Amino acid sequence: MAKLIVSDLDVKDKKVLVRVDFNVPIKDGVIGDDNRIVAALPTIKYIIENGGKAILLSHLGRVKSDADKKELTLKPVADRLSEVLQKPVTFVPENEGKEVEAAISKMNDGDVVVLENTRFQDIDNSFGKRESKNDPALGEYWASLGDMYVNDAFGTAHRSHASNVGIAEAMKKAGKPAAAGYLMEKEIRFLGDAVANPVHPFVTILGGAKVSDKIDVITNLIPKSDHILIGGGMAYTFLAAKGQEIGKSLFEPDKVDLAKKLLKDAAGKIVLPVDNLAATEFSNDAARKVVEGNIPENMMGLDIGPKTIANFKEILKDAKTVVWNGPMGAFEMPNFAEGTLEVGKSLAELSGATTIIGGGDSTAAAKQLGIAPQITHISTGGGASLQYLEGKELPGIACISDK
Ligand SMILES: Nc1ncnc2c1ncn2[C@@H]1O[C@H](COP(=O)(O)OP(=O)(O)O)[C@@H](O)[C@H]1O
Ligand SMILES: O=C(OP(=O)(O)O)[C@H](O)COP(=O)(O)O
Repeated sequence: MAKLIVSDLDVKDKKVLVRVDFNVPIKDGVIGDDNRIVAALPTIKYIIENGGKAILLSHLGRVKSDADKKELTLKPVADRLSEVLQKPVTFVPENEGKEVEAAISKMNDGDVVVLENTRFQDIDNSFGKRESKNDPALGEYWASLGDMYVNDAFGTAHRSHASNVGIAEAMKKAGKPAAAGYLMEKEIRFLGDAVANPVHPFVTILGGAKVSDKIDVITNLIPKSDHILIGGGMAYTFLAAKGQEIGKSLFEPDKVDLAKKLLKDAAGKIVLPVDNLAATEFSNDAARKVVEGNIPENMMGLDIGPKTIANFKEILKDAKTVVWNGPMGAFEMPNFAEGTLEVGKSLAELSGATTIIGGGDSTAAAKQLGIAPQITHISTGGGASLQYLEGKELPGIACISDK
């Protein structure tokens, strides 16, 4: 059944709670890439240009303790939103309590408020991680702040958290609408079309650091893909599963058995690095060398090596559909960006192919490389786009009201 969309809502004079995914790369308060902020503008503009009040909720990073709060405040994000929106945005340094309620009660039609990082609710409390474990009382509290709810956080749609799913359930229980935003709607349309009847060869490229999150998707991508190229931090758990020494490389011991099973089930579809650029520490200036086979005990793989790059390029040159999530190395450091750069170039050079890049860091890499215009669709979701492409129903979409 069709889902309710923000454009179906009469937002005039209404307090509209909007879950966005403003989980952007950020270091020392400086935003590396504002793609996810810009991507949310159509929904925010629809609300404020039609006389509504937009109250924005988002997470940023993974909050474990109070010490993370300084680096993971949404204040710089609210400031950037104000710049791209070209109007004042009020930032509230809380997401629950009197200060929040007072700020909302002062809003005029057309105003925008950004509440503090929803994952600050994951610290120190009797429930445990209130946001990430979806404490129903928190979803109900946030729902009580508005008249209607819009979920535009596609990048978070594979999570079932209080600020996306809990709030939607509470809204519906209170007889209020929970709609999808324009970005959510666009992502579903593009990704759905791309894989409805994909042209083969279909190549999936996986990398990045969220290994335990993303390794599970491979099971369902095996039948769809002709080749699965694995680089970045994802590769080392597979290499370890094959019995290779991986030194200090990123490694998920809990996923070794799964990696072994995937290698067996994939019938040669999984292509792993044959060489790596290894370094003594996670630093651009660390001593580094290309290593074939075993990685020395005191080193970690931080990029794929030249032979692997050549292997991946050879496979990619005939691809007709490519889905890429996760950089091939720690590309933020120029000395370890080559693999990501070369794979990105291969995608940009393909003619007549459908190319999809997903994920915050992968998108940042594509923009940094200047290849974004040559890519068919840049998705704001990494894990979310992979799970959607796998054919899974995402909780952040399932919770939206039917029309
Ligand atoms: N070999 C590696 N070792 C450690 N970290 C890596 C490695 N390769 C890539 N990364 C890191 O992975 C991060 C991106 O991973 P991830 O969040 O899974 O991707 P995305 O945001 O595109 O979904 C980057 O910060 C990058 O530095
Ligand atoms: O950046 C995100 O996911 P992604 O890195 O898979 O694109 C989303 O904002 C979800 O963040 P999370 O993986 O900390 O739940």
